[in-house]
Amino acid sequence: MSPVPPVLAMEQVTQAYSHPRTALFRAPGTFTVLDCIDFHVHAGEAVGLVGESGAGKTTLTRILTGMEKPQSGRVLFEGADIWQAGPAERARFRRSVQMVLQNPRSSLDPRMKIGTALLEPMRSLRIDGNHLDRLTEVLGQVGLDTSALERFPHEFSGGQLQRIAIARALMPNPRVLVADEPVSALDVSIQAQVLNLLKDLVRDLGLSLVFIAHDLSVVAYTTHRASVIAGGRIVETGPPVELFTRPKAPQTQNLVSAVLTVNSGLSGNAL
Ligand SMILES: Nc1ncnc2c1ncn2[C@@H]1O[C@H](COP(=O)(O)OP(=O)(O)OP(=O)(O)O)[C@@H](O)[C@H]1O
Repeated sequence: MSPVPPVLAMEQVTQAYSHPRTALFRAPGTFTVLDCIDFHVHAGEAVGLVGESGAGKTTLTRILTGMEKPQSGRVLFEGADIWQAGPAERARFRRSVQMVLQNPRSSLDPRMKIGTALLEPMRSLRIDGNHLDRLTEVLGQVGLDTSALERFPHEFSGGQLQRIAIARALMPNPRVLVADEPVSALDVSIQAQVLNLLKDLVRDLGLSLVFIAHDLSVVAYTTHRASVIAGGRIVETGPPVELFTRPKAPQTQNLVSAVLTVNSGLSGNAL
């Protein structure tokens, strides 16, 4: 029997731009943002991708979710290349891989009631039917009730809005959630609630989670396995506890000391 392929993967992905977006006065030349990247997530697995600003995390996310085509390499959904897929397979990929973004205030339209916002993916993905039962189900999965449906985004706290953004991502019944810095815009006091919700969804629904962040501690808390990206390359992969306790690559060591510095700063303030 052949082994089950990862639900979502990239193989040998390279992406280069003519010059970095930030370099206003630099002469044009090729700038490699991702360099021969292999990355995958299995069904029911939570995988982290951690790296400093500019490491290539957003570019990798855009390619993994099919928003951007890589210059070379392949993106595979259930073992099939998404850029070679026919319309039906492509539609299944688009339904099955959903994103949660950093800032729920900017990802939800302030003029749109929550009920309408939650139905938006069903409309854009052309999933027909009466979705009332689904609305009740996903709100329950994120710990909210149906009274949210008639309200507007400004009536909710940041943590509740991120729950709503997660509910919206769950509406099409995806297999994979790709969460790009999902707690970095939230108060520290409510970050753990959203991290726990993501962990519960992986455990209870068998979802796969790709968790992208610059903070190794939140990735370690949420995932089974994590990769460190730096300068467009994966420099280390392993169980998060290993990365924390025995970081090998210098870039991983920097991420560990960044966490330690923040924590000692916080405890210093508390004294
Ligand atoms: N479309 C583009 N054209 C040119 N350069 C780009 C483009 N997209 C990204 N870059 C550059 O590629 C590098 C990696 O960017 P990317 O946004 O993927 O990193 P990141 O790890 O997500 O950083 P951050 O955490 O700050 O968002 C940066 O130097 C960025 O300026």
